[in-house]
Amino acid sequence: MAALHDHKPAHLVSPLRIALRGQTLLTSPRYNKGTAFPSAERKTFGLEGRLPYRTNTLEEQCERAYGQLESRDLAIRKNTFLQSLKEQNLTLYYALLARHLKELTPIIYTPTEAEAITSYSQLFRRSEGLFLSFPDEHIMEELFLEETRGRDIELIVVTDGEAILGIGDQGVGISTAKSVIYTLIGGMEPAKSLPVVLDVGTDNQNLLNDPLYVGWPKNRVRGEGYDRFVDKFVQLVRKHYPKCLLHFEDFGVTNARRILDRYRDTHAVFNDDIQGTGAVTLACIMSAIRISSLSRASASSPEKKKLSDQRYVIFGAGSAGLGIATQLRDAIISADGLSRQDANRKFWLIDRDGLLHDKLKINGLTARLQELVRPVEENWGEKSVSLLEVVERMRPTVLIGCSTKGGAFTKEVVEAMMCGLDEGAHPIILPLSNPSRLAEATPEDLMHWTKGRALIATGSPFENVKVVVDGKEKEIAECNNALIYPGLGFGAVLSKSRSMTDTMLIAGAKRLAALSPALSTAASDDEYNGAALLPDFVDAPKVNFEVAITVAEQAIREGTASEEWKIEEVRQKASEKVWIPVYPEYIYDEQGIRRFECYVLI
Ligand SMILES: NC(=O)C1=CN([C@@H]2O[C@H](COP(=O)(O)OP(=O)(O)OC[C@H]3O[C@@H](n4cnc5c(N)ncnc54)[C@H](O)[C@@H]3O)[C@@H](O)[C@H]2O)C=CC1
Ligand SMILES: CC(=O)C(=O)O
Ligand SMILES: [Mg+2]
Repeated sequence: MAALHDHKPAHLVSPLRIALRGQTLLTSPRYNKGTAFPSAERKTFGLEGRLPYRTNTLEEQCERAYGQLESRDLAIRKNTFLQSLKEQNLTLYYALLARHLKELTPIIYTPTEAEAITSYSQLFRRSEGLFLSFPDEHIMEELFLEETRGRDIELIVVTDGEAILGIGDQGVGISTAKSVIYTLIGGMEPAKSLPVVLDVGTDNQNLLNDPLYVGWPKNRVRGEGYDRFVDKFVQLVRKHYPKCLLHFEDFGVTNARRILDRYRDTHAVFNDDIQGTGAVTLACIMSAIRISSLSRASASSPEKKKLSDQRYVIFGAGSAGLGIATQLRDAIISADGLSRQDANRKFWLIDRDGLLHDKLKINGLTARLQELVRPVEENWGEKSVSLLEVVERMRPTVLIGCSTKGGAFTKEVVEAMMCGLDEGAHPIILPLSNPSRLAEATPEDLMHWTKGRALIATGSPFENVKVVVDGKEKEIAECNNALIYPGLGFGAVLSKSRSMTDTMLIAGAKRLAALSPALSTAASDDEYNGAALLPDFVDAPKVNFEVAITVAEQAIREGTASEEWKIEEVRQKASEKVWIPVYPEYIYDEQGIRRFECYVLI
């Protein structure tokens, strides 16, 4: 694996003191090396005779594990194989993933994770992380301390499972993939991060009817009881780990934004579906605008290079849709100097009941959504307005899907979008819903319908598309928050930032946009050469490392960081903190038997 930097990560600088021996050591995923235990350690830790004779390198172990993985035909079988490897040997698990990053990320993350989550109770073998169930509210602190005792927790990824990907309420059927991606791509030390499920029940009737369902089999707690439960958890984190980053994932649309707004001024909280998706989409659109401004059609109108020159139609006004709109709106205000009201006017948001417009009676609109509702002067009448009607009338330059409605961007919609654009212009189309089957359109169809002109990025990975018109292969970028949240989070953790500010998010998004291949390769051309709008996932660790540095520098600059480093020190500090999957040397800690941290198994 190529080194990211010149400095030795902190966990490899000196040998690790270990108090486990024999079978206990071999069954501890965190410390187990399997056949890679060298003979001296086998002797010291009572492993001779418990392992076959030959010592393997980590490289050899990866080769063997990859062979075993390849013998599984279906993606879901590969997923369960990797899950069981993780339960045996954490270093080998991460080393294997890192060596085959692009191939295996879709196995542990979207799209395959959706299948694994749906079958969570059927596939259940061993739990990971902390489950805080509603009936145990009175002992929440004890459970939390039991799980975290002796650990220096820097990151918590928490979910209540109400809106997992686009597959809805999955109760406790989570995957811990978001935490894995933090380590794999962001370099977070696994022992310092903790996945948490807040089990407040489920409204998924299939799960409630399933005797094998492993969560609390009651309808979701809502209202005051829910808020109290979440608050108790957040206050526990603040009390015991005041500098820990609290990452919220896949909360339902009625809770996600509310919770973020409630805590973001007092603690470092981050909602990935809102802010991570907003940041990656901003980066993607910055890159796409730059490309479209290079095209001949817009060469005579340089003003088209700005975010504020675009008309944005966002289909799906949930956590992601609103997060994208507010992130783009804030970037328009800061980059192009528009007022908040003028910037809000660049967006047309569409949900189940059609366009959000002033005359439509919509219950429970939050203030943030309210300001994005189209004003009465636009004369949409009293009725529900469809995506097609909005596209025909408003002639968007950017069309974004985060609706969970697979296939919603039909040929008719896309052709209507093309009709509204200047001759030769590049429509920017982002079907972001996950998993793949829920994408609002496939890249292949979009390329076909737009005669190869569309600038596309998707939420889940898709194959590149060869365009018949110009014979060029167009690379399809993955506009997934995983391309940026590990760097945003690592940057906040690195600088021990007291909050995750909008300016930190924008700084991270700009850094990501600057690293996009489409920009570096097209900068000198006058035509788009088909390069991807965002960096390839193969480069995700390098890219996120750069994002992390930018975010930490920004935190220091604006005074939210607790670390008092000079800006020039950040890169080296980041290099030292990155965790990489390599076995450290072990020495036996005879006294350690008394020290709790040596027992902690993750
Ligand atoms: N690419 C990425 O990085 C990300 C993608 N997503 C994807 O975006 C989708 C939405 O995620 P969230 O916003 O977190 O969920 P959400 O549940 O908060 O929002 C979904 C919204 O779509 C609306 N909707 C559902 N059916 C619709 C229809 N037929 N027409 C119009 N609107 C409809 C819902 O009313 C809701 O407001 C999911 O598929 C998710 O996987 C979410 C976060 C990040
Ligand atoms: C990527 C992600 O966070 C989602 O689909 O929910
Ligand atoms: Mg999510």
